[in-house]
Amino acid sequence: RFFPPLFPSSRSSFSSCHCLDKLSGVVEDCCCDYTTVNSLNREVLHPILQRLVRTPFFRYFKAKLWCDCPFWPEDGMCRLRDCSVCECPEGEFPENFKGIISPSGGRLSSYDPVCQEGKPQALVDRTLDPKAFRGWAANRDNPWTHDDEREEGDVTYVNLLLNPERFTGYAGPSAARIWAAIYRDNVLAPHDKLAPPESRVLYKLISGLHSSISVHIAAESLLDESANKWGPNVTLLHERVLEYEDRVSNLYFTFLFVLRAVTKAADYLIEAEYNTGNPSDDEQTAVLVQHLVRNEQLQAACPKPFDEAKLWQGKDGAQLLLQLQKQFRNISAIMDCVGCEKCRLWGKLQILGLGTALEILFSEDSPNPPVLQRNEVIALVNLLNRLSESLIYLYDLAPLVEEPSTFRFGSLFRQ
Ligand SMILES: Cc1cc2nc3c(=O)[nH]c(=O)nc-3n(C[C@H](O)[C@H](O)[C@H](O)COP(=O)(O)OP(=O)(O)OC[C@H]3O[C@@H](n4cnc5c(N)ncnc54)[C@H](O)[C@@H]3O)c2cc1C
Repeated sequence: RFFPPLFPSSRSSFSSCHCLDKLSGVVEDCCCDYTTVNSLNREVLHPILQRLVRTPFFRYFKAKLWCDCPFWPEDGMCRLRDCSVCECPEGEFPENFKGIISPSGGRLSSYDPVCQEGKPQALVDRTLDPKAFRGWAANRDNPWTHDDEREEGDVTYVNLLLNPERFTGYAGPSAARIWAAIYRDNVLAPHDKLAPPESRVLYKLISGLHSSISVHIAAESLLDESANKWGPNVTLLHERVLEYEDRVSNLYFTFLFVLRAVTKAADYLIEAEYNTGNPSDDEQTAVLVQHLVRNEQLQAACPKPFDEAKLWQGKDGAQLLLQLQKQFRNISAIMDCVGCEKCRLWGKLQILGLGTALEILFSEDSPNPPVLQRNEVIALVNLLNRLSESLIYLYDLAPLVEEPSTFRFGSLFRQ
């Protein structure tokens, strides 16, 4: 069954500078302006995040990748090579990631991006993980997520560096059905004037994540399949993201929301152990985390990227919280219906990252600092990196989009 397009987004008008004016102010519902976000991201946050996600601790993500859709029979729409992931050689993991030390000692020594199956972009190691790190919460429920990764059977460790989020060819009715189910059944329409602000936040987070996924598809697209030529597809970027002012601003919103969650959890993240069995790597990880969450430039320019204290003022707050948690758990479960393994991997990671941010910022009963699971922290930081990358791609690729009239997309981001 094919679902028709969702509610229309507001297209920016090329002949007017109205959207430029809007996007040059403070990001809607946030506390920082576009100019500050752009420069902070490029000069400070992006370089730290890029290093952080390459560390042994942050480059492995635990997920169940088989397709077991609880809502409808998945029709396996993705048959392209680039949809799938392949397995890593045994022994790639640090000993602390698993219960049994591998013959090689389990160290992440020299990093060899050569896949067993000759697919460097898609390595997966299926080693199980019966142990949690010391000091990290295990088997704790996050009310925002449908977390099946705690059941250890069929759990896969994925080297994220070898499985970049990019074009996979996943499209058509299967992909449309996922997005339609997410928006139609699980988030309120953005133009619903009666919607509480907390519901609008949920919509914006999903829309911002959707923009980020589209930006990554556009930034690394398969331009010529026969020649296996990859590169940016600026037309796709324009048609899916740049043309829509709200999709761009929702991306900024999502970035600031997740950034606020990361900095709010600063004490916890600084105290946590980043133990992979290689002291120098682990020390570097801890230093980078400290640089990220206690960053002086960030604190000076944008001390509170998002102000969650302004929310939850209505009298039905407790009921609304339960409703939004249920909706988000549903979205999390829908990720099992994504008919493309690599898209499912990044979908699961990023929804877990958003669920973690929501728990940090919205769950009143959450202890302060919150108690997080290792996989949640890995998802949170990798999500922030994806969003940060998307802002960079937008800024860099927008000038390449042909000018439809007098409007220059590049100027949106060059402030
Ligand atoms: C979880 C998930 C992960 C995916 N990961 C990948 C991937 O890694 N690589 C890949 O190639 N494909 C991926 N896909 C598929 C990709 O997102 C698109 O569905 C596909 O490329 C087809 O795009 P489309 O132009 O039909 O519009 P879609 O992106 O499918 O959008 C569907 C509808 O949603 C609305 N919409 C679009 N963007 C927004 C927004 N930002 N905010 C609000 N509404 C919006 C529009 O009405 C649009 O018609 C993924 C899909 C899902 C569900």
